[in-house]
Formats: sequence, C-alpha cells, structure tokens
Amino acid sequence: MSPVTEASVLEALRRVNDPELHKDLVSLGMVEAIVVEDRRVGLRINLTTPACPLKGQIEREIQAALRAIGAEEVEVEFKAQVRPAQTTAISGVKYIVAVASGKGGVGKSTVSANLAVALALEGAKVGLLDADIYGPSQAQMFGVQAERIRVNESKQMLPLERHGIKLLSIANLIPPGQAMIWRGPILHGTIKQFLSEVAWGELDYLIVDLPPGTGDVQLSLAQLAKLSGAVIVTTPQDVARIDAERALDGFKKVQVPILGVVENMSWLEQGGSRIHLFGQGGGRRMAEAHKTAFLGEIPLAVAVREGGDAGVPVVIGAPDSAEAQALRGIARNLAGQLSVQSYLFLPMT
Ligand SMILES: Nc1ncnc2c1ncn2[C@@H]1O[C@H](COP(=O)(O)OP(=O)(O)OP(=O)(O)O)[C@@H](O)[C@H]1O
Repeated sequence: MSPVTEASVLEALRRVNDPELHKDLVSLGMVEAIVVEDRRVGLRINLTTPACPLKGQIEREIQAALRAIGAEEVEVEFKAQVRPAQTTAISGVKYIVAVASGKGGVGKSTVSANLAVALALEGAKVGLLDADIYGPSQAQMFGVQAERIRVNESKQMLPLERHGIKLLSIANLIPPGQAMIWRGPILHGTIKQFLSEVAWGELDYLIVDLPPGTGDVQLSLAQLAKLSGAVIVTTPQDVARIDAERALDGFKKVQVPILGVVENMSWLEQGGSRIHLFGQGGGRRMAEAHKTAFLGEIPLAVAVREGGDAGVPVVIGAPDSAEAQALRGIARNLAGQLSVQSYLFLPMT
C-alpha cells in the first residue's frame, strides 16, 4: 500500500461530507491541521458549532476514509468556531434566536432556559434575554429573583451570570411584585434598550424568550434585532398547534427565518409506557407542513417543572434524565440549523 502523506489525507478528506452542509470538509475550510507519522494520522477539525449534532458521524466517516488510504491509527480533535450568517443588531453577538409560541403555558420559557444552558454546556458563549415582559419567568427559573441589574461606567446594564450563561430579565429591573403597563412606544424603547444598552460582550448565541402570541414585542424585536431566526414551541394539542402556526406565519411575514419546531409535553412515561396526554405528532406535522426542521420532542416530566421552580434547569439538575437528553439534542439540532444557515451565505466553491 502506498505511504500515507499529508496530501493523500487531504485528498481523502475531500470525500468526507458534512452531513448537514452537504459539502466536503476541505471545501468548507474545516481542516485546520494534519500531522502524519508513518501510518498514524492526527487531525484537527474546526466545526461551525461546539454543539454539532453530527460530530460522531463525521468522526466515523473520517476514520473510514483514512483507513481506506492505509492509515492505521487516526486521532481526531474537534474544535469549534461559531461563524455568523449575517450581522445581528448587537455587535459581538453572532446569532440572536427568538423562542416563541402561539399559546401561553406550553413551556416556551422552560425550553428557552434549557436551550441556553444546553448550548453553554456544549462550550458556546450564551446569553438569555427574558423579553416576556408580561410574565417574565427566567429570574425564577435561574433562582435570581432577588438580584437587581447594575450598570457599568458606560451606563450599560450588566447581565447576571448563572449556570454558565448571561441573563437579563425584566423581573430584575422592576421592583418585585410590581405590574408594568406597557404601551407601544415604551415597549419599543425598552426592547431597543435590551439590545443596545446591555453589556452582553462576545456571545455565540443570544436566546430571546418572547411573550406568547404575535404582538408588539415580536414585531419590535424582529425590526430592531435583525433576528437570526425563530424557534416555535408547541404542544401536540390542536389548539396549541393552531396558535403556534399563527406565530410561525407572523415571523415569516416579517422575514424572520423559522429555524424549527419544538414539541413540548409530548408524552408522560408511566410504568414503562408512554401516555400521549395531549395527542401525538402535532409538532412534527406542523414542521413538515411549513417545510421547517422538527428540532425534537420533550416528555412531560416532574424533573422539568421542579428544575424550573428550583432555579436549576433540568439539563443541569438531572442531566441523565430522558428529558434533559431530549433538550440537549434539541440544542444541538438548533445549532446545526444555524450552521446550515451560515453556509447558505457563503460563495460556492
Ligand atoms: N416538559 C415539561 N414537563 C413538566 N412540566 C413542564 C414541562 N414544560 C413546562 N413545564 C411547566 O409548565 C409550566 C409552564 O411552563 P413555562 O412557564 O415554560 O411556559 P410558557 O409557555 O413560557 O408560559 P407563559 O406563556 O406563561 O410565558 C411551568 O410550571 C413549567 O415548569
């Protein structure tokens, strides 16, 4: 068999495609380093997100391609650099992702909190903005109700830091228990402040928890933030799904890309069998009908609710549970969708 060389390794890697981007690793500029010693090969591959859902598959295909040219030992080190598709309205923030629902109470805030923490667990820099100004729940979900937001010397608000993410919630700005009445111009101004007067720093992903429905906040945010996209949360139930479809259409009308659908409260595990309390398959059908990705489904589980109440999202509080694993998978799928989007803007090679 002919010797293994850097050139033959590079040639072999031209035959390994990123399964999501449908292009080979070399054209995508993902091969950062190749070291060859006899028939041992070391590689460094730079992925588009630390949360890459297909890392395992890519590694298997690399191993197969290099063994086919005579490599006997292959070591792959993965690095990741999140590459933005287009600029967002906040300099230093690569992606701004809105999490929305049609109906209230479907678990939008729970999903936002867990997605943010799950992306951080994969190694990304993440912020979470609680823009659900009518019912902010992120301060509770992160156990920071008593804390107040401070400003720095440039008069920028300093987000709180908890469970590896930066967090800003309206609940930490207004006195506890006080209700706010939001009128159009004030609301628009507040959303603008959330985007321009906060020291977010460098972030790969800023997750925005929106109020349910398709009102002024959604519109202001879509106009002001240059959103990278929206994730729609629904339950399998028809009433939730119909409202969720309305939210989805609302985003499409203001040219915000839909990144996918998440179905929450999909089933309840009891005595080893699944009870589909709210019906079955509604989220997947909705994603198919709108030609968008189905990002995943989350069971109804006590640990999810307890985590939210205790200020410790379930992906940290019960990391091995099926529900935590489901949420981590959804976070990886979301990151994958954003990577695909970033490559749609690259010139063809
Ligand atoms: N998969 C789940 N299993 C168990 N409980 C859940 C699940 N998802 C959400 N919950 C619980 O349901 C309640 C509502 O969830 P959440 O506040 O996230 O919904 P929401 O859609 O953001 O609501 P709102 O419209 O009021 O903002 C919370 O008590 C939460 O802990």
